[in-house]
Parts: sequence; structure tokens; C-alpha cells
Amino acid sequence: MTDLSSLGWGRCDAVQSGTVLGRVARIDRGRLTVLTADGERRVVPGAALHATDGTGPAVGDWVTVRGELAVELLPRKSAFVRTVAGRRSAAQVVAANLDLVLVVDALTGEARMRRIERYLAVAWSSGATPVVVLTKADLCADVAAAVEAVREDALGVDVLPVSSVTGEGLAEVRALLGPGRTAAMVGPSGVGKSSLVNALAGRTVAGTREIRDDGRGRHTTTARELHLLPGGGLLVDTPGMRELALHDDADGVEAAYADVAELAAGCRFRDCGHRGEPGCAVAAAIDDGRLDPARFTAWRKLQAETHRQLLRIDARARAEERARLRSFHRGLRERPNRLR
Ligand SMILES: Nc1nc2c(ncn2[C@@H]2O[C@H](COP(=O)(O)OP(=O)(O)OP(=O)(O)O)[C@@H](O)[C@H]2O)c(=O)[nH]1
Ligand SMILES: [Zn+2]
Repeated sequence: MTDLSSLGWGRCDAVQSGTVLGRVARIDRGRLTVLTADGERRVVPGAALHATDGTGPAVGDWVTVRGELAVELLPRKSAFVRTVAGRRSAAQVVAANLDLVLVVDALTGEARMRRIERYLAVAWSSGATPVVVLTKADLCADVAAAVEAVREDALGVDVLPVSSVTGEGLAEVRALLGPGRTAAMVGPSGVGKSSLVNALAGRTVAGTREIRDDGRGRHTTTARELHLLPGGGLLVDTPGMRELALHDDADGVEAAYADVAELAAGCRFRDCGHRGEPGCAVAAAIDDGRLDPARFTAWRKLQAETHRQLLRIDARARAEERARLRSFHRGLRERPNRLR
């Protein structure tokens, strides 16, 4: 029998008799693998298993289970949400009930900052605490300088260099993941997320790009999974994301660019567009080198993106309302006596 707090449980919601609490560790082919006090169970999601925001169960969610059925999804305390590309731009919960979001990027290659900022914006709106983890330190000639550059922009966020090959920095990441603490790793494909889970777990729990020892050949992460680490932490490995579109993340953008937002608050005009208006504090900061113009441009771009998303969500809601009214009126025409 496991203590539920070791699975990250820290609440006192009453559970109906006959049901048990479980935490979703894996979802595959419509079935959930949940961790309960009595071990792992495979269950099917019941008809009512969706969150108040309409999304389905996600890894990290708490559910109540009766027999082989997950009957209820408990409210989330935090969630990392991404927008699925496509016309409907639906929200997808990557992982739920997180204490930390590890934004993972590699110290190889250049120009990682704009990408990190985008992940940080979504991480800030998740409700969990973001941390930046920079992998492949063994392949970087000047780790200190690279880390410093990221620290300057990732305001209020810890930035930790690690190497899954030499083990450098792993202790610092482990220290963040105390017993019952849940973290999810997010970041682009190939930055070494699976290698990092394996290094932290001390054994192969996640597939990496190498040939796996079970001989199943090349493999990159295809499913999310909640792993229990030896030190008692819980870590969600997520497949690399080709693109991370913003959703309802305006607050997250403001948090990730708190310095720019603060400058903008000092402009003479409240609705300053920072396009050469007199008394623009943003332009002044760019002029005297306090603000990197690329960071300013990135802020604008992410702001515009969240704004477009909101308009799209709005437009969709209006279209759905129109369609509902149309079908109601059609119903009246076809069966005019219905209201009598
Ligand atoms: N030198 C070095 N190579 C690393 C390190 N971490 C990962 N790699 C290599 O980078 C490649 C990608 O690593 P993965 O762990 O599969 O990356 P991932 O982020 O999980 O990728 P996806 O599963 O596609 O999301 C592999 O060839 C790893 O061996 C590291 O710390 N140092
Ligand atoms: Zn301005």
C-alpha cells in the first residue's frame, strides 16, 4: 500500500465510498493506466470523464476509479496546455497537477532564447513554477556564458545546465524533485528530454533515439508518461513538440517578459504602440541598450499571437451560437406546432 502523498496527493477532497483515487500515468489507445495506493490499474474512462474546461483526461490528472472504470476527473491545480495546430486550434492538456515545468533546451546550436521564451510564456500560465534546464553541457565550450545569457532573459527563473552523459548538474535537478513533487519536461524534439529522465531515474524508463536494449530499434518518445523517480519525485516525459502555439496565454507572456511589460507601463501614452510615439519608454530602452530589440520583437509577436487566438476562440463561439439558432428556427419551421 502506497501513501497517496508519494503520488503527489496533497488535498482532502472526499471520495465516494466504493471508489479509489488514482493518478493518470499513461494514456494509450483510449485506456488509462492509473497509479493508486494499491498499485497500477488499467481502466477505461467513463462517459463523464472530462474537466470543467471540456478537455479530456491528461497525464498527471487525479481520477476516481470504480472497478475498471474511471468515473470522475478531479479539478486540476495546474496544467501545461498547448494548442494543437489546425483550424480548430483546440487546447490540449500536456500534463496536469504540476509543481514544476522544466523547459528543456540544449546547449548545442545557437539562438535558443526565443524558443525558450515561448515555452516560458506557456509555462507561466500553467500555474506551476517554470525552471529552464539546458542539456548537453558536455558538448558546449563555454557553459557559464551560455547559461548567463539565458539567465538574463529568463527573469525570475532558475537556469540549470546538465549533461546526461557526464552527470553534471543532475544533483541540482534532483534537488528540485523532492518526494511527491511533480514536474513535466517540455521542449522541442531531440534536446535530450528522454535521456534526462533516464539519467534521473538511473535506468532506462524512456525511449531515446538510440537503439533500445530490447532490440526494438530506433525510437523517439511518442507518448507522455509519468515516471516515479528513485528520490520520490514524479516526472512527466513529453514527446518533442514541433511547434508550440500559444493559447490563452496573455498573462504568461506578460510574466515571461516582465521587464518589457514594466518598461511599457512607463510610456507617456497608456495605449502606446511603441512605434515611435513621443515619450515611449520601450524605444528609449532600446536606444540606450537596456533592451534587446530582438526580445522586444519577440514579445510583440507572442502578444499578437495570443490576441489572434482569443479572437479565433471568440469567433468560433459566435459561429456555434449562430448554428444553434439556425437549427432551432429550422425546427420551428418544420414543426410549427411545437411551441403550442
Ligand atoms: N552529448 C550529449 N548528448 C545527449 C545528451 N542528452 C541527450 N543526448 C543525445 O541527444 C539525442 C536526443 O536525445 P533524446 O533524449 O532522445 O531527446 P528527446 O528530447 O527525448 O527527443 P524526443 O523524444 O524526440 O522529444 C540522443 O542522440 C542523445 O544521446 C547529453 O547530455 N549530452
Ligand atoms: Zn511605448
